[in-house]
Amino acid sequence: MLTVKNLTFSYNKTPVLKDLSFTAKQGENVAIIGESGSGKSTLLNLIFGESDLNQGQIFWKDEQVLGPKYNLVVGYDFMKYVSQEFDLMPFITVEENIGKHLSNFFPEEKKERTAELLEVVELTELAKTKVKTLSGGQKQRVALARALAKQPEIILLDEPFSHIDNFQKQSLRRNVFRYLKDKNITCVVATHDREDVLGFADRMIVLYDNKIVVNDSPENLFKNPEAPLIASFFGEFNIIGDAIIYAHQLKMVTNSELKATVIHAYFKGHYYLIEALLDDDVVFFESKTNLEKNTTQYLEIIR
Ligand SMILES: Nc1ncnc2c1ncn2[C@@H]1O[C@H](COP(=O)(O)OP(=O)(O)OP(=O)(O)O)[C@@H](O)[C@H]1O
Repeated sequence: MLTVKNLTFSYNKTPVLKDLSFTAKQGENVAIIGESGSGKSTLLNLIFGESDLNQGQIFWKDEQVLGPKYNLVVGYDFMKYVSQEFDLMPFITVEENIGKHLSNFFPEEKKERTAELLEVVELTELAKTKVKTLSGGQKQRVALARALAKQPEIILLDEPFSHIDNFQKQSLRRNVFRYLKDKNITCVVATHDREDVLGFADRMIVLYDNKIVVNDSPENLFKNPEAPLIASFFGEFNIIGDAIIYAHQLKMVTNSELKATVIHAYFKGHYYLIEALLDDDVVFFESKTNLEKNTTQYLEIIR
């Protein structure tokens, strides 16, 4: 289990994280979300032991994770970190990068393991290609596979699919998160992308104003978002009265007290997102069909 206890950290005198405490069990997938600059990457760096805490402690099981002040070599065998900088070896091939830290005493095992990981990150066809010639997304996949090569007990992922095109992102994400679950590897993933969270994360930690504001399952947070910051992660929403109402919770009906005037319809694939004026406020709702500007629609809140 990962235990973060009262972690506090500043860059020079600027506080970034204040008194954070949470745990992640073996095999659990914990997503860290928050606005840009809220400290997600900083938190992963600290868990990895790249910087010294101002206060607090981090443990993996019984072992305390210590920063450079106490630890000459950053990092531990049980933990891997895929940061935004992939730090690959450009002049050797994809498979050589992935197998870099695997023992040459067991060549068959090394070969099998590398082949398995090439499949997880869907790079089998580029196994013999030199890394320097790869695209950003391909490099990101090599970095993921390399981090998994020695099967860590815990992996830290910073925006792990940010460079990967949508075409491959869905299957890659399923492969990687399924692999981590199958191998019971704890995963702490910092992300802006709700698709990295929904269906994969066991818990979602939201950072705001240097602190953890919530730590709960994505399902609970989706059903009861509590704050606009949380609702915005899941999709378009409105504040009606004091309540947070997602766009999909506003249903068009033949008559109601909520009378809205259409401003714009955005094509979203299987539906249109409608922007409308309700009294003097802009609201968003969903419609199966395109709606004309300035037409009137009656709305009902469904929960
Ligand atoms: N090396 C550094 N020195 C000084 N300040 C830093 C350093 N790295 C980050 N910061 C600051 O710390 C704060 C948190 O940055 P961090 O990169 O952890 O946020 P983030 O949530 O990961 O952002 P993003 O989602 O944009 O990646 C920001 O205000 C940033 O400017």
